[in-house]
Amino acid sequence: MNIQLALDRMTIDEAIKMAKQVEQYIDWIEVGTSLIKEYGMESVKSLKAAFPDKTIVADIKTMDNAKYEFKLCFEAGADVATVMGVAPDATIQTCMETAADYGKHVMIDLLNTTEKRAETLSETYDAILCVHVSKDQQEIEGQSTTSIRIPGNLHPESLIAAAGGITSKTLSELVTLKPHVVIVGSAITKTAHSVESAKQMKEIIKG
Ligand SMILES: O=C(CO)[C@H](O)[C@H](O)COP(=O)(O)O
Repeated sequence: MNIQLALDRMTIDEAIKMAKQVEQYIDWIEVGTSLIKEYGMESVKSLKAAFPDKTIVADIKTMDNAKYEFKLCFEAGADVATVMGVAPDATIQTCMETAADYGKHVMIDLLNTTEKRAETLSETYDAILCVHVSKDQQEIEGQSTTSIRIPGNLHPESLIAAAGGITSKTLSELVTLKPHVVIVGSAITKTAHSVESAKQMKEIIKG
């Protein structure tokens, strides 16, 4: 199981500083959608330059224009880039092909997909599938990590990621579902105790 540190709503320098502090407790680094929107591919390039040995995930959340957006991510140094599961099949297929051209990987964000769509995606694509409770669902609808459910109908060999307001309290329950990646942002980056929080999470996933 891997911890993916999600870096959002901060500057590139703050993101690098944060990741350096908790580097030993995390496995993958996510250049969050907010960083990509605010700073563009410079954010991906800078994080890869600062952490050449970490898996860098560009959370670009592609919906269209797949080849262009995925090329940008991989040429900037991303190892994984994200596409929305609700995107057209042509878009997801193009993401898969572009990733294959670069020897890189795709994460499909299942936000707002139906169980049927998630099942089809898991059967069709060799990608990481991310079950996700969004920021707005957390903040406006009051949903939390406990709403994270891995649909039982996914292909048994699919690699699963889970994201959305994960805390050390809810992580203990989540690890029993054995995801390949747990994506943690605010519980590490928006607390005064980032190092302790990351260390505790690493201990939880080690069991
Ligand atoms: O994709 C995201 C937002 O769309 C975040 O990466 C994800 O939600 C993790 O961050 P947090 O733990 O703060 O919810």
